[in-house]
Amino acid sequence: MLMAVDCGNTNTVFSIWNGAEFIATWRCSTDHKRTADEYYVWLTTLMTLHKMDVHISEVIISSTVPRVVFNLRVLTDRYFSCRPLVVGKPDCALPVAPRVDMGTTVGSDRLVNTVSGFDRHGGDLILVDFGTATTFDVVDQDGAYIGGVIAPGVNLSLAALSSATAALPHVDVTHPAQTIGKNTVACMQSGVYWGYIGLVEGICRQIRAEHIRPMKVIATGGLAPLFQQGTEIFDAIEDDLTMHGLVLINELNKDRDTA
Ligand SMILES: Nc1ncnc2c1ncn2[C@@H]1O[C@H](COP(=O)(O)OP(=O)(O)O)[C@@H](O)[C@H]1O
Ligand SMILES: CC(C)(COP(=O)(O)O)[C@@H](O)C(=O)NCCC(=O)O
Ligand SMILES: [K+]
Repeated sequence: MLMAVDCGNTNTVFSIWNGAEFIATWRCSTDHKRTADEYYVWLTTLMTLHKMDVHISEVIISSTVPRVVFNLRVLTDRYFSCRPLVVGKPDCALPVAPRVDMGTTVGSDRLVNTVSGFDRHGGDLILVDFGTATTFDVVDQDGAYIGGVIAPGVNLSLAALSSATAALPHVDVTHPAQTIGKNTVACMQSGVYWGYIGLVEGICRQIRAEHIRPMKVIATGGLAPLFQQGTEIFDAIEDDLTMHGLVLINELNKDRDTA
């Protein structure tokens, strides 16, 4: 079975696959201090809890936090007796090379999303990922990542707003019924929600104006459904976009090894 690991700056998601069959997914907070033994105890506890007979023989990792990869490599080596495929490393092939400035390191989550989006929708895409950062990945006609946009994430913006001010509390993002807030919390929620709707619509409009062919917009990340309530810009919402890409990249590299 395959264990695909998507490590973002906030959360790390583990997902288990038997070929193309999805088995389970588990999430923990991202912490570079978490050891291989801690991961293993946590994973086996969940497997036992769900009465699962899981035998991991392959591991693929995408991480936006380089320091986390060390302990995930130890986990793979010590407990699953294999070598992980790490997206972004030279030995991990991608279907199409990114076309960006020389020397630029593209976030591995963005490379994985690109592979996944192209497989499902073909080329000319804007992939919006509501993670710690809100990223826009632009996919060309041939499936190449050709750049994009990085904006502060929704929760990061709310955290900055409360931490830099004396009178503003910590609030969660919601879809406010009205734009005009009648109290402090409602005013902040309106600013972030409608501010992000404007940001997403505006950036997609400008990307489309710079691209010669029409483009679809696909959204992913935990907050995507909330933002879909306020805009018509998304052609689809796919919460498994990154995981699907990891499975595809793993298959591609297996085929290469046996070729
Ligand atoms: N379903 C959800 N509802 C509300 N907030 C969410 C949801 N899913 C994720 N978040 C929040 O969105 C932010 C980004 O989360 P995540 O997509 O896991 O980021 P990353 O991939 O960068 O680790 C975090 O602050 C997280 O707590
Ligand atoms: C932009 C990101 C911080 C997004 O990370 P995330 O929100 O998924 O944790 C990550 O993709 C990254 O570190 N990228 C490197 C620079 C780039 O992609 O151009
Ligand atoms: K992400």
